Amino acid sequence: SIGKKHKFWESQPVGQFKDIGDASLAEGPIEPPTLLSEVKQEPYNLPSQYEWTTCDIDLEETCTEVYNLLTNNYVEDDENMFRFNYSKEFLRWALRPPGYYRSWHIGVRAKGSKKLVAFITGVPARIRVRDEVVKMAEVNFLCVHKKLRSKRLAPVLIKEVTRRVHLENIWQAAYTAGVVLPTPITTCQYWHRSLNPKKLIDVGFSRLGARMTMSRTIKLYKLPDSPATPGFRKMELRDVPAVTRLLRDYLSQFIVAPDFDENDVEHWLLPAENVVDSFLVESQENHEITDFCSFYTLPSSILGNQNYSTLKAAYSFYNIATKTPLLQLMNDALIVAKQKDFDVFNALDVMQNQSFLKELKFGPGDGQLHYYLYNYRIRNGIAPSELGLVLL
Ligand SMILES: CCCCCCCCCCCCCC(=O)CSCCNC(=O)CCNC(=O)[C@H](O)C(C)(C)COP(=O)(O)OP(=O)(O)OC[C@H]1O[C@@H](n2cnc3c(N)ncnc32)[C@H](O)[C@@H]1OP(=O)(O)O
Ligand SMILES: CN(C)Cc1n[nH]c2ccc(-c3ccc(F)cc3OCCn3ccnc3)cc12
Repeated sequence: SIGKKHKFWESQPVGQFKDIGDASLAEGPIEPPTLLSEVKQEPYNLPSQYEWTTCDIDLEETCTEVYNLLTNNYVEDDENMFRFNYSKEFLRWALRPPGYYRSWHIGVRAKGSKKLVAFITGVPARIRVRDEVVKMAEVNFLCVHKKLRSKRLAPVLIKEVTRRVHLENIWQAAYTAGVVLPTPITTCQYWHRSLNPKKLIDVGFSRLGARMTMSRTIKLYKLPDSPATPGFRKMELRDVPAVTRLLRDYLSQFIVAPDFDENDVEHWLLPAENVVDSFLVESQENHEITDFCSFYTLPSSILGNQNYSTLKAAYSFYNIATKTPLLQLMNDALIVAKQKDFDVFNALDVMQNQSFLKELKFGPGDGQLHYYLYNYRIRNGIAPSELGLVLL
């Protein structure tokens, strides 16, 4: 109807633009939980030629279908030059954390061809908001095939994942998007640190600076061959208890942050080839673990370039500096990312990242990433530096 800019989102229990600044609205859940018997038992209606499917990503062929749908139809940059290319092993990691529900890996197939044409996922997470730890779903990988866009399929996918999350007695969610929706709890800038400037310029990701030559640019971004910090090493299984303690302490300073336990740390932060890398600093004298850094592997397909098909990107994940200066720790992260042949190292301006971005020669990206909570109001929102949550 008239004046409704977000017909779907204005019907949802999310902060509404019209409510911004209304101090009378309490922080916390917007709607109370309903009785499980009152949750809609059957799936939402799809247009008649489509059907719901649960995607069992442990099955090689199903994981391949999901991979192919996302590879061809998922998020592109504003200039449609790059598209995220999450790998199959990354998807298995992202979608099977401790306590995951297979029923939250939701697909839509065309009835005739059985082709997978849409997807949306949730994974369970405990998210602390100030002093409250809330069971939430982290919703991600919302994707509708390019040929089925602008048919209002997304609201149906969102309502269906909401219904399935409700069936597990969970009433809140966290998600991010590059688009503005009602209503961000914070808006982050993303930054890029060139590791392979020649390739980044060749593919149009970066441009040669004014009064800069290629050789001068290569020199500008050159890094040492190995990390500077004594005791800097790869994280191992035996480090999980110490890293968990370090991480829980560190994240307690932020208003919104995951409430990770040892099982979560083992899943999300133990190194997994081509998925996630994590390093720590073990003090030489007392073998205490004093610092930690991590990044995940998310390549982007390069659309329409003769010489290159993939941009190898590392994304800053969780970093903790208690003894080593954060600047030095992150420079060591850049060094190991370059050693692993990444082309670029990306970071959001969340947590304490703003303290190293410019000094380590990150350049600002061309867009923003907005963070959202579903059915949970945070009065006035928060600053990116008050946010301790990184979603994949
Ligand atoms: C208690 C549990 C709760 C769980 C649920 C929590 C909430 C989870 C929410 C999901 C979180 C996902 C997080 C995530 O995955 C990370 S953000 C990445 C989303 N995916 C992509 O960008 C891939 C490429 N694009 C597409 O596949 C389509 O364009 C999509 C599917 C994005 C929209 O398909 P479409 O064919 O282009 O559009 P219609 O079907 O005609 O629908 C239009 C309506 O969709 C609203 N829309 C557009 N983009 C959105 C987005 N990224 N989030 C939420 N809503 C989005 C839009 O505002 C409009 O609603 P409005 O009229 O009210 O404005
Ligand atoms: C977070 N997760 C939900 C995926 C997701 N969805 N929507 C997005 C919009 C921006 C970023 C993002 C986050 C950090 C970053 F350093 C660069 C980014 O996008 C660059 C532009 N781009 C898009 C595709 N290829 C390149 C991620 C996402």
